[in-house]
Amino acid sequence: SDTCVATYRLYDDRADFHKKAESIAVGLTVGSWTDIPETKKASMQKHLGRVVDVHIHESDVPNERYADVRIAYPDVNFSRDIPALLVTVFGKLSMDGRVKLLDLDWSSTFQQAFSGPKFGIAGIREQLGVHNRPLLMSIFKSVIGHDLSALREQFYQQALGGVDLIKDDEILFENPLTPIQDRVNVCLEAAKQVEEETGKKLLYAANLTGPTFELRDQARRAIDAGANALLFNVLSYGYDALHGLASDPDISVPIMAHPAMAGALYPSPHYGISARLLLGKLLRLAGADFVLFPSPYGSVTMPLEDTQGIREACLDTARPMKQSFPVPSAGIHPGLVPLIIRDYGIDVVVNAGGGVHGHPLGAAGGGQAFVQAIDAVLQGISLNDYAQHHEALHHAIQIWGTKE
Ligand SMILES: CCCC(=O)/C(O)=C/OP(=O)(O)O
Ligand SMILES: [Mg+2]
Repeated sequence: SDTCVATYRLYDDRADFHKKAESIAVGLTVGSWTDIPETKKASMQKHLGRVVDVHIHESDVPNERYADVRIAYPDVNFSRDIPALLVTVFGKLSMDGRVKLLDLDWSSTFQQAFSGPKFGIAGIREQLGVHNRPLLMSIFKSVIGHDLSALREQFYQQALGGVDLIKDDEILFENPLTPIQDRVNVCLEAAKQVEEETGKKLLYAANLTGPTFELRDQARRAIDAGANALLFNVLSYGYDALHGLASDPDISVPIMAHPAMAGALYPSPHYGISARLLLGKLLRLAGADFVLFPSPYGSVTMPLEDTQGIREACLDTARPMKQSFPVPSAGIHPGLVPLIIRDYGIDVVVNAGGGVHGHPLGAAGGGQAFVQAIDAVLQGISLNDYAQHHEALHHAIQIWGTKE
């Protein structure tokens, strides 16, 4: 019968890992096999968790040993939604000592309940008319306390720089000065103005916030005002909130998943959930068109190996759903573009706030510097050489240097 196979890493200096695995498989499914009357055992069999395998390792930390354990949970035990899946495989267990959930391999039956990203990489590229290069996104900085005209001007300057997307910072919530429908209205007016001047299309990801049970109406309000993308702080709401938005036919715009709060879950080797599963597989399953995560070389960093796990999960063609755009973020400046393209290829969004607004020629200059850096890398020209004849990039390198 269909199952979801969970991979855990269990740490224990003395435990019998085989016994521990067995107790998890039974404890998180039928409770306790020995207490079940013989007459009931046959009917309970289909609910019984099963240990698939146990691989024991000596850790490179002295006197620490761990085991990678795979356990199969029958689909019949949980409903076709992410909360049920997570509580089944890592509800109580997440609080039971040093155990980290590394991966979930759910059944195709379970997968059928999810349509994944509505647009995906191909759909977003189609919308923007941008192919064969990374996308470029800038972030409002700062964003709190500004009125509509200030946000409009900041948006306009970012758009002049040639970015493909502009996003709210994730800390912008509903407020009397710039309610989402008004913010969308003025920013898309500015976008139209820039498109008339430069021919450049762009998406504006307005931050969808407010009480969970009002999100759908809030999203529709933003879309009625012209929103063509939404930013969403998924982990503070939950995967199912994202799934509800992404699977709603009336919410007909790409959704960008911000990783806010993820640092409470993925960094520890001994606890939590792997970055690949937390920010890659589960966000794509829930319907994120874009997945933001800390890059390995910015201001807030994530190990390259973890970011590559997220990227693989976003792009995995074995999964029957559209791909999510990986968006390595935080502390990104034009000098890092060679590393980003080296590590993530061109199906990536180069995303920057300070690296755009901190440019001596302003946000427009910052955007231009990134456009020039991307052009240089795709032409195989070093940034320093390209900067000889490209002023915006020259200024960026003067301030932030390059890593090639
Ligand atoms: C990982 C998320 C990064 C983020 O939210 C953000 O605002 C980055 O801004 P900069 O570091 O590029 O200024
Ligand atoms: Mg931010």
